[in-house]
Amino acid sequence: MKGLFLTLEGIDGAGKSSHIDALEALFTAQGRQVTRTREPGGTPLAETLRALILEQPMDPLTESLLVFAARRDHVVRVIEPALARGDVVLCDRFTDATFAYQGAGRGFDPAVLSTLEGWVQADADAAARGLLQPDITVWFDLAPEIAAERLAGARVPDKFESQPVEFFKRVAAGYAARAKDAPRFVRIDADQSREAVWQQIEAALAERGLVASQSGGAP
Ligand SMILES: Nc1ncnc2c1ncn2[C@@H]1O[C@H](COP(=O)(O)OP(=O)(O)O)[C@@H](O)[C@H]1O
Ligand SMILES: Cc1cn([C@H]2C[C@H](O)[C@@H](COP(=O)(O)OP(=O)(O)O)O2)c(=O)[nH]c1=O
Repeated sequence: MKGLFLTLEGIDGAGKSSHIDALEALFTAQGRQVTRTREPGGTPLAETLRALILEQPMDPLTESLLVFAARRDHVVRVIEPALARGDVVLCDRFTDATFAYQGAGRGFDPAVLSTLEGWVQADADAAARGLLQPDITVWFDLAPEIAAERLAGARVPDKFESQPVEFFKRVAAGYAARAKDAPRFVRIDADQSREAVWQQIEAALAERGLVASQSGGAP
């Protein structure tokens, strides 16, 4: 069976993590092997880099280089082998987050990010197959003010989560701009109950023939 690369995106507090268990269960119930992973992270080296990225202040080029270094290790060691086995790869964030956070949020040059993307997501067959990209990106769209309310008191904020709401407005605009150009994006209106958010996700996957309809329960 052909592998499926599914990514989850959105600003912090939009509700991604709350739906990963249910997504895994949904694909498992269809008989699929699921590799569940996240960025930055997903390998021992990339998790080490994650801690630096989320805890240390650094300039945006350093941050972008570390994010893409972590991504390269993750792509080579985890994502590509899982897709080659035919797994569903459920990845909490990928390169869209870099364009949204480092690009739109921190104002870093998107042309440099595109160059890094070209290096990191290419393999020996890239000329024939193109760059590795998600097959589908579930984008949780939520107003930054509401996301901040949901996060308040929910967990200790990391370097990004403690940014002001203006930062997240730029990040949200960055996601919206990327979604506009990419049919792989599925926009989820995240300003709804968990049940209603889950129904949107399930309907979008069923519409694309990725799962049978009405097959899973709400998280
Ligand atoms: N639909 C929802 N309505 C209200 N609160 C939600 C909803 N979805 C998630 N939450 C809560 O909002 C907070 C952030 O959700 P989370 O899934 O951790 O977001 P993310 O992974 O996108 O940062 C958590 O406390 C979670 O319980
Ligand atoms: C993948 C990626 C994440 N990030 C940021 C977004 C998030 O604030 C943070 C970690 O994401 P996430 O795993 O969603 O955080 P949490 O575990 O707290 O839910 O890293 C970037 O800035 N650039 C990137 O390329």
